[in-house]
Amino acid sequence: MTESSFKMVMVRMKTKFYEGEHPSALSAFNQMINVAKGKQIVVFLDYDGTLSPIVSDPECAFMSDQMREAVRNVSNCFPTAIISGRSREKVFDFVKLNTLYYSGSHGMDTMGPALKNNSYDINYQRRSVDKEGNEFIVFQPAQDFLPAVKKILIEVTKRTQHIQGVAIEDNRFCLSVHYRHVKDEDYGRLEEEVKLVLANNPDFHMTRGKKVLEIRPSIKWNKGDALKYLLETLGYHKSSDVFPIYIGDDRTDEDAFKVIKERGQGYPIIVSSTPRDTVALHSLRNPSEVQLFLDRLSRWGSDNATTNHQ
Ligand SMILES: O=P(O)(O)OC[C@H]1O[C@H](O[C@H]2O[C@H](CO)[C@@H](O)[C@H](O)[C@H]2O)[C@H](O)[C@@H](O)[C@@H]1O
Repeated sequence: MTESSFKMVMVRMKTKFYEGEHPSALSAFNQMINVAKGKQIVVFLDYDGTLSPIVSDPECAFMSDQMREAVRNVSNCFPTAIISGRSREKVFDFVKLNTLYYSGSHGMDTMGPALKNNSYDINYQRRSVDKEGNEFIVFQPAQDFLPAVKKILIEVTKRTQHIQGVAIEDNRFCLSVHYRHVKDEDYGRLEEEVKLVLANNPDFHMTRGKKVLEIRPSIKWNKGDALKYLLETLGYHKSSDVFPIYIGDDRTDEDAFKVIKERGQGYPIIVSSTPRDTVALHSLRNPSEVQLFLDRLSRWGSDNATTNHQ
């Protein structure tokens, strides 16, 4: 056997094992939904790589009209939120639906229901009203870091401007340093520059995503915390009958998967076409499969009105 055919056999074996451990949420749909029957489903969605395919220009990560329709239909049946690494405003610009809750900056900027007396720090919450007059609460636990993020944006842009292909994205409470178009031989220099910026700003740390280095404030807050926050403000925090479904493709989504696993109820679903290290229980291969899953979920939701939300 040649080296390349051996590698192919290994990939196939790994894929088979992965699919055994993380069955397709499409094939397992009926079993999944049987477990959720009679419970309040709440849907959480990541954006990039989940609702839109990964593309080379982050500014062009548009979702299709069909996907928008699928998300709209799901949100008409169940409370639905998008939790993204992007800024909240940018995700809204892509999604353009008023029937959802939005959480940006990896959960550090959440616009959720206006529940009075939630257990979170009042100093980081403010009331907001949308164009239709609906009241929300915006929770920004990293608010104190905003001036420093702005300073770091200037510093990191200056330090990396001589490296061809770098694109810096301002995600409000965190920054994305994209290197998809950086030459392999320049990557080391880029990482070095980002690390130097962090050395000057010890209250921040770096995480890694898909061809992106992310600079984030070092507070104990991630997508999993945003999921908990939204469940509480939706009024489901203590309910044993709530059933969160979270669909995401990135490492940062693992924090939300863990929260669902710890709750012991709900489904963490990973979007990946290749085997991945994950705590998710089910898988979908790509955004097209996510759309099929959402379509089935909303069809089931509208046929089973007892679990629907107002
Ligand atoms: O939490 P997410 O909604 O998945 O956001 C994570 C990052 O997604 C975006 O970057 C990724 O998608 C881009 C468009 O497909 C792609 O060009 C890039 O290489 C990927 O890393 C977004 O631009 C980042 O700011 C988000 O943090």
